[in-house]
Amino acid sequence: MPSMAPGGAKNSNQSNNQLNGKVSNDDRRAEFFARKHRIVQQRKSLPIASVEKRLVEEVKSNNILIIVGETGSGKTTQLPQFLFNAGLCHDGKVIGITQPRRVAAVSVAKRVAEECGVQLGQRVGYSIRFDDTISRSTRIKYMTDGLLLREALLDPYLSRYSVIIVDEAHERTVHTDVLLGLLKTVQKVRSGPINECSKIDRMKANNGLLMEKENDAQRASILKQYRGIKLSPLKLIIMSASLDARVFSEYFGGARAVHVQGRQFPVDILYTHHPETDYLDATLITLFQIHLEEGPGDILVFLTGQEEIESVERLVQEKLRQLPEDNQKVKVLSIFSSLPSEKQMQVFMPAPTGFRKVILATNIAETSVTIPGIKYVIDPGFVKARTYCAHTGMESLIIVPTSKAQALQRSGRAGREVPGKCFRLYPESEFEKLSDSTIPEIRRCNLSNVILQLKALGVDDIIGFDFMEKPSSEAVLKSLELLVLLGALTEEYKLSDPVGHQMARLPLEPIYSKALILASQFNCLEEMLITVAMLSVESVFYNPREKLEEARTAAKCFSSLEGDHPTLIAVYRAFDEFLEKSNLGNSREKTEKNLRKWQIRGNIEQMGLHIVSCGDDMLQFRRCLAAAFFLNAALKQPDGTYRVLSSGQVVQIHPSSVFFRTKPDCIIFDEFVRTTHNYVRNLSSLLSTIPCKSRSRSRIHGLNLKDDRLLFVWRGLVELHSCTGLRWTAILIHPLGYCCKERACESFIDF
Ligand SMILES: Nc1ncnc2c1ncn2[C@@H]1O[C@H](COP(=O)(O)OP(=O)(O)OP(=O)(O)O)[C@@H](O)[C@H]1O
Repeated sequence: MPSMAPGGAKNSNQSNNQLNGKVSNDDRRAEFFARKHRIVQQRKSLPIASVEKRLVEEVKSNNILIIVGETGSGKTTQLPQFLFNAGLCHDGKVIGITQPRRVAAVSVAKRVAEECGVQLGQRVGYSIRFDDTISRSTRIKYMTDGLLLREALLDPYLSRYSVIIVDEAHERTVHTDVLLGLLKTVQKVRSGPINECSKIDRMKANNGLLMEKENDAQRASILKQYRGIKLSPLKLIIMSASLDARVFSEYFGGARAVHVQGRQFPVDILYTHHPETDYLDATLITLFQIHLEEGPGDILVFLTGQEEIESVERLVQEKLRQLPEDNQKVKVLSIFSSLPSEKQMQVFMPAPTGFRKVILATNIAETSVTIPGIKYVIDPGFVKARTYCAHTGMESLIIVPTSKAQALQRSGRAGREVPGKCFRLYPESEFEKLSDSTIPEIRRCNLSNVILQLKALGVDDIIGFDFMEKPSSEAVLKSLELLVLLGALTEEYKLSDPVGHQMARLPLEPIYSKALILASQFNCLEEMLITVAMLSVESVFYNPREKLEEARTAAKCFSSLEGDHPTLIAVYRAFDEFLEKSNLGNSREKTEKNLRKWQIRGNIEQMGLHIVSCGDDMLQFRRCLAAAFFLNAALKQPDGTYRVLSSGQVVQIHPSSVFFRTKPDCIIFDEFVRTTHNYVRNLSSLLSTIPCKSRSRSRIHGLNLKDDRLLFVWRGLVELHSCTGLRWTAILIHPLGYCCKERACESFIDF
């Protein structure tokens, strides 16, 4: 095995020389060949390299294969190359590798392209939502699991793929779980010669996949797409360093599992003697201990979210300033999901010469990625996990201890280029108490998006779908109910035409898709496009702590009395105008928000919806918001908190909202965040009260009984009835406004 210097040190020289403009062509060429040579040597020394032939044989002789190999053994980067070299891309077929996270798909694709000596987008590329580097010649394609699911809508047999590798399957994201169920069926359908009849019969036998399309135009076009095509068998590979091979093997009918032994470099695991009372404090102490006492090498710290990262960053900078100048050479970088992707990618760049890189990351850097230079990992042992309460329909993020699998993945980010150390900030006895794996996301998230996609794929019986782990029937029913209320499904839970089909085509949460579709009727699609694009990227407001007042004053210039959504539109328009005035029009497409807007716009235009602007008529826009987000309506309580009408949940306005102080009577929100309080974020005020009209009972869709309250949900309307004594009160949310009405209890019967 060749001995290697830490990648960071060598690369740093390179980048600094480049910055100084001192690199001659000869130097550049020499550096290029040296790097190429290093990569070749590095690849040869990976544990997986010695079993290449055996692995290829296993893949050739098994249609489903489970591969477990230690972190850094070379699964993600090498296996697709082995299979490509073994001819598994003949006939122009593609090897697809799914990752749970965008950052992994992008960074690994870049690395593999470099290893293959090709330009990204040629033989090797990636495809993630809103970003794609795929060309006709791409044969090794890294993508997110969610993206492959969307591809299945247009190509249900995934006919362009010869192999699909589901990487990091232990993460059990909801997309991975659904994908596994889908791939199981697709694989059965594709194994053996296929003609149209047998194809349909096979589908009938397998989950009823695609059956719903038998009568519709989409099915006809799908069948046309496959006419005359003989689909070859699909190879399916499930991979991870930390999955329970037995569970996966059982799910795939006793599929073969193989183990790739060994790792390239050892990682020392260190624990604390006692539990830490304040893990952020312990993180800082450990970080500076490493910095001052350990040898060179970059440090990766796992924290739970953006706020925590920003506050630790501030404290690190403060402490650094107190150190002697020689010890101040630390470059602090962060990576979390709402950070713009260019910023995320900065962590993969080498630190300036002589500097130590400290990366503060959420769990998006936990699996798959190799961050060059990392020698030390600090793992406080916590993660922010999604939870879903089917009862209230509210999703939130809470901080919980990691699982053993997550701890293993975190330590595996070290020891990839040189031996490493992982500092777990809890005692070893605590590690033993951790659960082996994380609870699958499908058991703890809102399923409406996934159900909509499954319905669009023709899976009628959601409860009966062959999930690896079934979601709770309460969560399925709640999501079905939401989709019916949004008009995506009929009362019989069939995909509605055209709304359901249109919503399924948009790569967005159903409620956003519905808002866009409605906006074309409210003549404000331009404004809704801006809003949805702005909400689907990181916050446009940057509030560095040291300039908080300045940032607040600047934000006030845009704030609208009508709400956060109109405020976002004002910011976007001002930015657009600024670019126009400064003759930067051409660079406009480059901003991420614009990119999202134009990408969603593309989908919208394909549907034939009219993109019209309501100009400054925000009333029309707010009406449209009310029509789409009616389930997220909340009413002010005497104590200044709000009660969500559809769930009864008590919430508060998030401090980032323009309504934090003014507090209108009735609001529509689009995000529920649980931190120290139950907050709602991104709000608009509802209109003034309107006269209440009586409604016929037949339109009642749902009924909840809660304490003294009766809640009725109509399609697009919410009514809350509180019964006190002999009177009940109804609150009606309608695009025109909201109203309260009191009646005597007896009249309720006739309602
Ligand atoms: N961007 C990179 N820069 C430097 N080395 C890299 C890079 N990507 C991968 N490597 C090298 O290739 C090795 C194998 O990486 P790979 O991602 O294939 O491993 P893996 O088995 O899939 O790990 P994991 O289970 O953690 O995803 C790494 O340990 C590292 O030595």
